[in-house]
Amino acid sequence: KRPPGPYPFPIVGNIFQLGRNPHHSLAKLSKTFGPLMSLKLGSTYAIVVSSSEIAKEILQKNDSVFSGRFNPVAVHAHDHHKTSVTCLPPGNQWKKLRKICKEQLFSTHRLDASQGLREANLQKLSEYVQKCCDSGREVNIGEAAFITMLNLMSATLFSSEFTNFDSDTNQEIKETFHGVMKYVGVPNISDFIPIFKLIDPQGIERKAEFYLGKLLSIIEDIINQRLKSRGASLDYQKKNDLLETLLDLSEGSEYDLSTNEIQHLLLDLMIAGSDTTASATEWTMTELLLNPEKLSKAKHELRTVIGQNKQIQESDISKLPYLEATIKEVIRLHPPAPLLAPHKSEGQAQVSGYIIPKDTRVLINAWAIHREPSLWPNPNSFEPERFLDKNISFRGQDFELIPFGSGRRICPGLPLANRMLHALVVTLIQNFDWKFEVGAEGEDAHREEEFGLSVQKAIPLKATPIKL
Ligand code: HEM
Repeated sequence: KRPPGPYPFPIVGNIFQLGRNPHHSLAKLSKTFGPLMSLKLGSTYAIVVSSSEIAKEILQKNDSVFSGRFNPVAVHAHDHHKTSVTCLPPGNQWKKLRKICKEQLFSTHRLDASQGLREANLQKLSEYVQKCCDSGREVNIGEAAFITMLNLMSATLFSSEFTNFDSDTNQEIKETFHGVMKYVGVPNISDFIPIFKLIDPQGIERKAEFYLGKLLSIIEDIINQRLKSRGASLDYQKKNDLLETLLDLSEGSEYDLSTNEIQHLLLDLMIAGSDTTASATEWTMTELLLNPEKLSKAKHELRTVIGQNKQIQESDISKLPYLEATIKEVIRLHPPAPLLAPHKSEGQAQVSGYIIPKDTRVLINAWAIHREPSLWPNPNSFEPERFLDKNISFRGQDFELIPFGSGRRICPGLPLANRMLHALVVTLIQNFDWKFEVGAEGEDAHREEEFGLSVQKAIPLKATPIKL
């Protein structure tokens, strides 16, 4: 007995019912077919989960069965899927990489040590906004957040800066990243009907090969340079970044980590971390600019707790409950990965009275769960206050709020994402007011989404900073 679902068309199944924003279309379909729904996506069988109870059954009770991955063909480029922590099945190699992420890369101690590397990049963002403010220039907030995120990530990983604001010199890096995001995230007919893999009709596999190859070679150069510096002198001064940690681990530790694994892990972290966090920043600024009274409350809290012109320390975040509530509310409404990343059942399981066979693609519709009226009164309105008297976190224990997933596959970068996201938003609001006009398109147009590797705003957010 399988869960109910819409009738599948021959060959394509329900592919065309996914629409431009699959999280919206699937939420609508689940109103008819229920919170556990069957779909046929080309030749693969899929289930869609749209309630917090069933998400808990899958990600907690049956965590080990459902912790497989359904990988798009695009990540087969350069055999990335054979080494990537994001793509590997939940075997020993994946467990080793997860353990390294948890214990070595994203521990509180390690992130505290690399905090200074991130502070310098936030200062650059502040200077850029100041320059725009002095000349009355508009800021493309999504673009500025993306550049800063690339730099926060490259600082944390390699102590280097990938790109900067006003020059075109590093345009190539930005284009390479956008290329990877686009071709790994875009719907590919070969993912649903495998016979198409042979001809790659959309050219996605060829493009993914090109862009992933470029990024891998940039990372390879950085690793080689570091290995050279480490070998060059006995009094080599170790850096506080994650690459240094990984290279230390590769030299005779319990982890048995190869340079190839380091290269693909760094690629994964850059891809998984930059776009998601930048998109969350742009959505936060959008909601704050559309809701000026909430922006005033957040600024008032910052003035009172931190003061003006004083750079925030990451340890200050927990002293800013209104800002924390604001960010929770933003990623409730706009989870950057609304369907998480596709899971796969590694064996047969029983869920909510239905039999789910091995090799089923599992889509968890976090977006639908986050807007479920029985869990969230006025689900579509932006109300950070709803979190002030509730002890709900997004760390995977509360299934009504799962923007980072839950269980074994929960986002390992959550502690870093949390720090960077809060610090970025503070940098943008602490010392500036913003002039923003909704325009003829109206408020709702500013909340329109575009599905991809992470959900972007359909209309980029542009506003002019004004000195306080
Ligand atoms: C606001 C920012 C972010 C959001 C919303 C987010 C969300 C997610 C989600 C939903 C997943 C899939 C969970 C699942 O399969 O159930 C994921 C996986 C992952 N994330 Fe994040 N993420 C963010 C930032 C980051 C950062 C900063 C990093 C690293 C620096 C990172 C690294 C990863 C990796 C490596 C995986 C794959 C884990 C695995 O498959 O075992 N993420 N993230």
